[in-house]
Amino acid sequence: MARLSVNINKIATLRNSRGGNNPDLVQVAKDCERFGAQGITVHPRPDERHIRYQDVFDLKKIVTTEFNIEGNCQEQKFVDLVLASKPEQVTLVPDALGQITSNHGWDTVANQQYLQDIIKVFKDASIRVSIFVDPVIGMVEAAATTGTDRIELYTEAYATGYHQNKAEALAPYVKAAEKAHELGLGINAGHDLDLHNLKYFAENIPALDEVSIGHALISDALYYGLENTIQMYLRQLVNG
Ligand SMILES: CC(=O)[C@@H](O)[C@H](O)COP(=O)(O)O
Ligand SMILES: NCC(=O)COP(=O)(O)O
Repeated sequence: MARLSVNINKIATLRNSRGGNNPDLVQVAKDCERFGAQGITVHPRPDERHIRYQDVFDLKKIVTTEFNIEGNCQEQKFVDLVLASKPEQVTLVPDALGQITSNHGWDTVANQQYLQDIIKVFKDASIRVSIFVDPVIGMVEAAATTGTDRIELYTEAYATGYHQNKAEALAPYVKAAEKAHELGLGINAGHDLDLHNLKYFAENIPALDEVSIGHALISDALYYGLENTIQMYLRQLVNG
């Protein structure tokens, strides 16, 4: 069964909107774990518009499940932050400066040497590495030669296509996941996964290791409460 890592960026967005400490990010992370989350994900961005660099150190002290830090490793500040805080997993995302949210995976062919070098930096520090990729066979094949432990499939296209034709939207992900599994890579997935599209994704990708979900989960929590919402997401993963 795939594990659920809750992305708490949006909790930091809410906190930052007033400048105080409400909601308390550290307490929310502890509560997510208490309510069943099997990991905590954060994606610090250079402008610190949601997760601040200090949050990463504060969270590292209290997360007892899996701490996953996502971000742009082309920023030296991000590399230094990850090496200093030593999460269980780092997910490398090719973000451009000022991007509203992540919108593409790595070109693992064009960036092969760069990825090999940077992945070694994290692996030498005993941090598991995952790289964000689109569901394209060539990108998965080239990911396997970078030294990464896992890939994270960028699921925005699946989420967008799901309501029109879910089988068609899923097909490239099934193929990419099969290839990744055959090549010995672990498989994570994330971006715009929600209570509608998660079950179908997880039950058709049996080798799925982990999903990280933030935007929809935190939005659902406004209606259902955080504890119920996390339990609802976990139930979507049961037969996956
Ligand atoms: C890599 C990924 O898909 C998510 O981490 C997403 O980028 C969330 O980041 P924001 O919360 O800044 O949109
Ligand atoms: N890696 C994806 C993630 O952490 C959360 O993405 P989203 O659910 O906020 O779109």
